[in-house]
Amino acid sequence: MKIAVLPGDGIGPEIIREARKVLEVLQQEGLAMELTEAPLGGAAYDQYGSPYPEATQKLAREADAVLLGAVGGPAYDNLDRPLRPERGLLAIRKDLQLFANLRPAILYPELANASTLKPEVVSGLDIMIVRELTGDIYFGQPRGIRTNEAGEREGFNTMLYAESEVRRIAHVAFNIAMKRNKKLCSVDKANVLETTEFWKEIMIDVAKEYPEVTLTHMYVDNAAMQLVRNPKQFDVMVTGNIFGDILSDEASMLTGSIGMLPSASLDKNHKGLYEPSHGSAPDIAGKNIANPLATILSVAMMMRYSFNLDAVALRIESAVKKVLADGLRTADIYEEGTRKVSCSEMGDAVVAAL
Ligand SMILES: NC(=O)C1=CN([C@@H]2O[C@H](COP(=O)(O)OP(=O)(O)OC[C@H]3O[C@@H](n4cnc5c(N)ncnc54)[C@H](O)[C@@H]3O)[C@@H](O)[C@H]2O)C=CC1
Ligand SMILES: CC(C)CC(=O)C(=O)O
Ligand SMILES: [Mg+2]
Repeated sequence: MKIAVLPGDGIGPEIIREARKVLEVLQQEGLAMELTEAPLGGAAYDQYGSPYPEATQKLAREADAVLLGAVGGPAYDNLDRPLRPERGLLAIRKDLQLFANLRPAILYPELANASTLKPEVVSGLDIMIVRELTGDIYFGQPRGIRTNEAGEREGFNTMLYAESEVRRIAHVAFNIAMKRNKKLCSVDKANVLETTEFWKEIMIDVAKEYPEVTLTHMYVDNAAMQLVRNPKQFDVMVTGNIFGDILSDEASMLTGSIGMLPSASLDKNHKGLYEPSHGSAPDIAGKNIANPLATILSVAMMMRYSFNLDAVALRIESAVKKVLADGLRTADIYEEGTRKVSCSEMGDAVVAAL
């Protein structure tokens, strides 16, 4: 197994260091793995003048799976847009055709009090958010900032989905729903946006192939509200790139912290990129206090989705459960009566619990 490791920026290198420890234990036990690092985002701009340089492209394309930290930071916010770290992230997703982003929001029982919501609202939570990742307003052309005919400057983006793009993500979501509780909620803004009215039409059509799945529809503004009012009404949610980006950050707080939410971004053959759902957290970078669990849980998703090693995935997830049951907490999930640990101590504890 060839794994490309892209630490990125901010807390990226810190959380990746901990996730690597887990991979290295598996390697020492005999799982054949080749781990190779390359820069992405700001780190790549610094080294090569491009956020997704050729060396990283080659490594990522040849790898069986990619492990990513996060990209971005204030030092890069004034660069020309094509040079910014976030463009590097969009570019690798598009280049590898990673159209299906799975973001599981699961509440570990030990963290019921870490959530800002009442324990009874979140206990037992287990939602899978399926976010389309290579289309929508993040990629639609034209885009830019221009001066209009009246001489006023304006910014513009294009929200766009082709039928094939909606169909393939619909099939991913229905198949996941089939393996779970057979409830799929498609989130749109069909009352206002033609793009998502079209999305809804295709979802309804694909649903005919999955008669066992109950398909419902919800406007995104209501979905944002329902996620905090009664999140357990959801089983699988499917939505476009921008709505999924926003709703998954919201859902992460149901699990206690954004530092707990892993993700898998898959192509049609389950070649995948695995990364936490959060960003590079410049406010806490370099302090060894970030929560590495979302990244470690992303390694578990890699084992499950790219390598079909379900037992290894379960073992990593059980190790995470054990350290939480033992009362270890990074600052973001700390509460009285538990033991506050650093990012590296958390990584070491997971390794010890494997
Ligand atoms: N996938 C990626 O690489 C993403 C990159 N970004 C980039 O990251 C930078 C910062 O963006 P923000 O909007 O601040 O989002 P962010 O997710 O980096 O941080 C939001 C808040 O959550 C906290 N946080 C995030 N991850 C954490 C962790 N593992 N442990 C503890 N606390 C954690 C941060 O300290 C911050 O207070 C920007 O440059 C943005 O463009 C943002 C989102 C995703
Ligand atoms: C830079 C963004 C497109 C990344 C992001 O916020 C995400 O994928 O969650
Ligand atoms: Mg996001």
